[in-house]
Amino acid sequence: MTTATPDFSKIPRERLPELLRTMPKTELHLHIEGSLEPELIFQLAQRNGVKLAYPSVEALRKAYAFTDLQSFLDIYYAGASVLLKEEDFFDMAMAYFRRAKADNVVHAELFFDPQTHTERGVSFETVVKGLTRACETAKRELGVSSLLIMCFLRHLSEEAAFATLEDALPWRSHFVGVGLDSGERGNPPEKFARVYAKCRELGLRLVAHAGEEGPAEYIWNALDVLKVERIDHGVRCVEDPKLVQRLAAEQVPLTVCPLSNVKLCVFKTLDQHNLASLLDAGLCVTVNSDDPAYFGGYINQNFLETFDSLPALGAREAYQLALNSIDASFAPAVDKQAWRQQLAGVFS
Ligand SMILES: Nc1ncnc2[nH]cnc12
Ligand SMILES: [Zn+2]
Repeated sequence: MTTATPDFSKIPRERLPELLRTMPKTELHLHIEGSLEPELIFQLAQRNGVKLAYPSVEALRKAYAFTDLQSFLDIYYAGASVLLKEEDFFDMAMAYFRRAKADNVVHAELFFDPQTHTERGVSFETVVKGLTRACETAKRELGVSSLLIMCFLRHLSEEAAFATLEDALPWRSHFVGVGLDSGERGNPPEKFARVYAKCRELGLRLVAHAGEEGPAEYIWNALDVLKVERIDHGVRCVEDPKLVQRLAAEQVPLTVCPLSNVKLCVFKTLDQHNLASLLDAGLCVTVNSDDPAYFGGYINQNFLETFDSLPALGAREAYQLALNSIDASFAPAVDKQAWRQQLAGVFS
């Protein structure tokens, strides 16, 4: 069944903030470790007897002034050091789900970084059990559905990625797919060609960060070598018109994270962000928060600030972005159809 497109000409611009807040949306690019707020970092540090390098929540928050991806990753991995027990992963994910619910997120696909934890002696089992229990609780108590995507850290070796996959196999039914994150420059997708080939054989869904700090070539190789279904970020695709044509023709979803891009200096300011031109070029763009505790806001904050900064974005684009997020998700078709109807209802 198809859903009728709303008549956008009848929607006054004043309604835009309310529409952005209330429209049903999915979040497809969210690192659960990046939702760890400074207050929770301190709470968990105390609960687990972990010593932090900062004396207070305020001092930690003050350190969130990043110059590039690596400067963020250093502090992000340090923040994750307070996560030791299943309960910690559960509490972290539930805090995210409550925020997501408030932003009318109907479905979220959560990245998690097992290597960040197994390297510190925290077992894969502890991580996956805590997160899974949160996903089940979020569905039951908040009505938010979710899926987990296991990410490989690309600054580590192919061998380490294979070992992680081996660790994960007993928990195969707990995650829907795999992703690739961490420092992009110098760690091209090809480095993980064999790991992704194995994941494909296992029937896992495939995504990868590409074209955040890395060149357009990394996006080509994520598509052609890793055979991913979605590109995380992908904003540097504009440097290659042939690539833009391909992404549009194949409707490859891009999970774009506007506030993240500004915080990590991919764009100087939000009004210089290329999200509106990517949409205008016919690409399947979605809006996401990436690491909301570090980048200044959750998904609705990303929508509100981006629409405030880019005058080309109006009700039509808000609807398209929400629809793209539903279409691009790995959720069951019946759920997607119900969310499309709900979305049309908000805009009618
Ligand atoms: N924006 C990002 N890029 C790459 N790796 C990440 N890990 C967490 N956030 C990330
Ligand atoms: Zn990311």
